[in-house]
Amino acid sequence: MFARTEKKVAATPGGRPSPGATGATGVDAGRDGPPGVRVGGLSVVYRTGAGELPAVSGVDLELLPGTITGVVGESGSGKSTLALSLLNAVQPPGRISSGGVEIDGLGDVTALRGDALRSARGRHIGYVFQAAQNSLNPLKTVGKQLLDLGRSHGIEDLRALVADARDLLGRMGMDGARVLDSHQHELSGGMRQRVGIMLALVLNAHLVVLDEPTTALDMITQATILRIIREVHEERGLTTLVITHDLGVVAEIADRLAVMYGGRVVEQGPTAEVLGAPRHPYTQGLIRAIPRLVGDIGEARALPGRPPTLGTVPATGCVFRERCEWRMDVCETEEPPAVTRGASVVACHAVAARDAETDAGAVTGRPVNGAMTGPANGPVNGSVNGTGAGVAEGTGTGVTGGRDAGRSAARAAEGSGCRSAVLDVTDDTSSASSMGSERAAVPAGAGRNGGAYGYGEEKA
Ligand SMILES: Nc1ncnc2c1ncn2[C@@H]1O[C@H](COP(=O)(O)OP(=O)(O)OP(=O)(O)O)[C@@H](O)[C@H]1O
Repeated sequence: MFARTEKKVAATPGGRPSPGATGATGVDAGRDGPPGVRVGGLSVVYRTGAGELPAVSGVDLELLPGTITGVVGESGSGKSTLALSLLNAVQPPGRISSGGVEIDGLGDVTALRGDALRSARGRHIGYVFQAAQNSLNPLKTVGKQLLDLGRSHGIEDLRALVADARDLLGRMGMDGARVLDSHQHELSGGMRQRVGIMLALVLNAHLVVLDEPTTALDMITQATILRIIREVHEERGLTTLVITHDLGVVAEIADRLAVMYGGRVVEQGPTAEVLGAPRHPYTQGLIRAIPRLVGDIGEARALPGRPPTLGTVPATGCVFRERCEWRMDVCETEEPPAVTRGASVVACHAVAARDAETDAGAVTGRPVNGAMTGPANGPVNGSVNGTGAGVAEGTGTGVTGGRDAGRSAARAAEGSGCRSAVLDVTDDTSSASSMGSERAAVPAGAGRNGGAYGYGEEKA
């Protein structure tokens, strides 16, 4: 993958001390290192004509200090709502209805208000919102907006801030000085996207939330940006959350992966494990929907059906059952349990049944029938009635696995055919990924170290 900095450097590229000490910005970051984040029982509802409906339901997710966690899922699965919750930035008609987000050094951010919340955002939690390329103020230069940001967070050394911003922009392939002198309309969408990433990183926050950081970018620029994000993540000792539709992005960058569906986390674990040996039928479906770099592009099989909307998420039982080949009777009525196997957690009745059977087989020594390697393998021991399947309330926290755990993710992804994918999975097989087929034109093996992308770092 990327050439990685093994040791954290003592100073940021712009000469500002790394976080954890009092920086040139003059504010003590007050942290010893990257923070851990624990999302516990988080539910978020939006008020609609039909009442308050859940967009995120009972999500448990831990971001381990110093790791990059990717969150993937189809449109509407609740990824952005989850990201906003980490900043306590869910706006009406939405509200966090239960649960919390505990961030080391900050406490439960969902309880923060006023100045404490303003200071946390930007300074402790850097973020790039979706469509960041449209969020700049059209009336001010980027540099002026940078200074406003610095002043609003009490940064003392604004020169160092500007130097750091220039450096970050330079590393992302732009003329930093020129960009800082530019207004939004003088920059392309991709340039604005990179400005958004710079603004998320420049305050030296230790927790960074990036919502679709590379959607507006061409493939080559995307590779560059992912490399920069990874480098800065390591140099500055960050804990990073990346929200994306693109399995290729998480394969490239994330140590750990959470898969969302219908407001639940249905599978989570080390990226290599989740992509290399997906257990939840939804994760398997997403991976199967990706066109391969080699072989018949028609092998990609779109998931049948569509993801639920706020109004169609089932109130009881498994939210994925309508699209699932492993559906069982219990999926109609009960939330699937979170099943931990190794470092991964899966919420699925069928997987739980299968695991229980395997365990029983291990105890009694009796063989276990029919490995559940995928929906195509059919029911497990007749316990699956073939009419539906499982997803559950996202439970399962504290999954272990250090920052190296995901380094082989790209290789694992490659093994599973996950070269790249935009997860707008619909009945329309051709929609599995136009980007994917574009990438598929690149010769196999052109990726770096078996990376998820078919383009080389040297081009980035
Ligand atoms: N302001 C809002 N008012 C009402 N419903 C909303 C609002 N924002 C989001 N939703 C609904 O909440 C659900 C989750 O949306 P969210 O944007 O979090 O999903 P997502 O996975 O990030 O989707 P995308 O990838 O398209 O951004 C969706 O059904 C969406 O329609």
